[in-house]
Amino acid sequence: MAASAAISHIYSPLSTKHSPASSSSSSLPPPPPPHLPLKRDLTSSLSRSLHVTRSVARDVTSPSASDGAASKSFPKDSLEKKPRALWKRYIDWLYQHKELGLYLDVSRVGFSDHFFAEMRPRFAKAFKDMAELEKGAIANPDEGRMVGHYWLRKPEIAPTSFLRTQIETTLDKVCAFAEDVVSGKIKPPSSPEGRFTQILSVGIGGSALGPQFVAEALAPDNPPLKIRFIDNTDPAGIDHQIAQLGPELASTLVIVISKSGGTPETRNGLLEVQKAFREAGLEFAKQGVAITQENSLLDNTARIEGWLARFPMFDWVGGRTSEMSAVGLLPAALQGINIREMLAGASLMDEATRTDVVKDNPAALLALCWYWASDGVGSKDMVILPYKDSLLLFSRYLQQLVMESLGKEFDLDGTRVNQGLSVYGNKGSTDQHAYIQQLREGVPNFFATFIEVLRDRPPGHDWELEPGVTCGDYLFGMLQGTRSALYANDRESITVTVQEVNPRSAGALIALYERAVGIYASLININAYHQPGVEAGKKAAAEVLALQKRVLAVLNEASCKEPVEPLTLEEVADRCHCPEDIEMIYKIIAHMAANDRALIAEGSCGSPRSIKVYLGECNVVDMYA
Ligand SMILES: O=P(O)(O)OC[C@H]1O[C@](O)(CO)[C@@H](O)[C@@H]1O
Repeated sequence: MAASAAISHIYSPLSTKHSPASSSSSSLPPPPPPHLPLKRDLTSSLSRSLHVTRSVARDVTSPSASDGAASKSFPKDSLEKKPRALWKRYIDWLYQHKELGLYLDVSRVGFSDHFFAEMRPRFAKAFKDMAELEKGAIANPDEGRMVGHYWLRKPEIAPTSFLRTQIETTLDKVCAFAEDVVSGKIKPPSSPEGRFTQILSVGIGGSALGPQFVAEALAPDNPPLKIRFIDNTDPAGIDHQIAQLGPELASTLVIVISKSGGTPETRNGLLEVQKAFREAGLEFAKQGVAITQENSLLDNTARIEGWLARFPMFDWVGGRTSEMSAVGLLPAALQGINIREMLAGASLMDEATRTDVVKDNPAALLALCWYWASDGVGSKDMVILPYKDSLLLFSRYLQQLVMESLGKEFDLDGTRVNQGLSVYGNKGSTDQHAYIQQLREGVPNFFATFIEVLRDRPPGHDWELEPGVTCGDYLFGMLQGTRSALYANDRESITVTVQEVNPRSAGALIALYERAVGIYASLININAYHQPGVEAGKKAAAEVLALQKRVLAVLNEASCKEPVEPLTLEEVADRCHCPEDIEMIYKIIAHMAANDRALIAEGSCGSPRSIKVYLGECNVVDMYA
């Protein structure tokens, strides 16, 4: 109880995230200038029928608008359907990274030579922006931050020797700690196994999605430590994770991950886990690890309470690009995943995506396709279809990387643009029996990205389930068939191919999409590295909880009377001095009633006007004082 109370003081529920190095994330952009709609010019010198998309009448705000250039329009021609011409387009545009064994096929996206030529100046600017970013420019101007995730896999390019040392030291510390935990040198104090067997990772968003993707993609069948995640403030979900651990809680390493160190969901997960430890008679501090910014609330808590270890998150690494920091590397190393290979794969991809020749740069090619397919305004969704079970979580990982980065109200000049690119997907061929029907024949509001893995299973394990055909051949056939069927119906697609799913290719895929997002953000002139929109929901949630405390105080007072005075919703709202919040008060009371924390004296939640409510016992409010 004491430990929980101590932390409750350090963290305040739904506190705005505290970032030790910057407090500027809430700074608002200047008011937008009047919006001048520019009807997209769909007249084309190429006069063939235009049937790929609905006609686009949205504005296309050019990323170069800031330097005075006019908005561009790119007429869409029919997709090429002749097999020989398509084969030529395939060969002409095929990108291959020999060392990584990675291919990118953009032939089934119908951009024209004219479009490609028109985009060149924008790409020149994007490459310059990315080069400056890598050199340490303040690429996140709203938060006054550098953006340095590329340095994590090549510390020698970090802009100062101090940063380089920080990266190298942290990596060494991660490797050494993981080795000591796996070997049993660092052990839990009271586990019969004598070593850690489980990881419970507590974190959300960028502090969970990368580790979840990597665990699903790369963890061996019998990892030295198995991993589970608490990535929400859903009590039932948390209970489920803790219940699944059972007595193994005694041999569980709890890694609490939060860059800001103040995210409410993560704090709640931590408090719930600490309660479970107390109830099991275990000492949490001996099994707790924090990954967070130095001097954050979480860091201070872990230091004061003497947790087993603390690892830094750097100010210049964003949550959604933190997989190659301690955030992703520590859990991966503990599962026996070769993290240096992950870094090597990412580094090779970084190298390949630095070139300013668009055709030779796979990230630029992706950005080119995204721009073409979605008219540079997010008019179509990106559907990610990995044909490999282990890549199931790639689309969820990309959802945050792409949507939190690109989904912005204002561009870098303060013009309202409401940009973004929606991402969803699951895996093939599973999706074929779910929503591919709509993709093939329904609303043409998407472009697909197939992720193909050439190696079906480890060598020596394959067999033919019918003459000449393996199980993997079916998967291959499903991918190729779906790609063809979609294209035949004018649905564009990109295909990324890797030899196999391993630490190197996973690192490369992450780096590929990180760079594509950076380049695309530059093409559309937005800051990809902040997330001002997330704050609005958090602020509103904090207000709801503050209102709940007032409701509890009012109900408590009435419930302490002799006899108890049940109140109508109107009475509660009046006594809270916020009659305009009656709907929210109703929802608060309905939620409390469903959890036996408020009693309905009269009526039912289905007819709000009839409700009279009181608390089962008075003084409850003291708990919330
Ligand atoms: O690592 P933290 O600071 O707990 O934040 C978790 C996530 O929350 C967000 O800030 C959004 O609220 C993401 O950008 C981030 O990855």
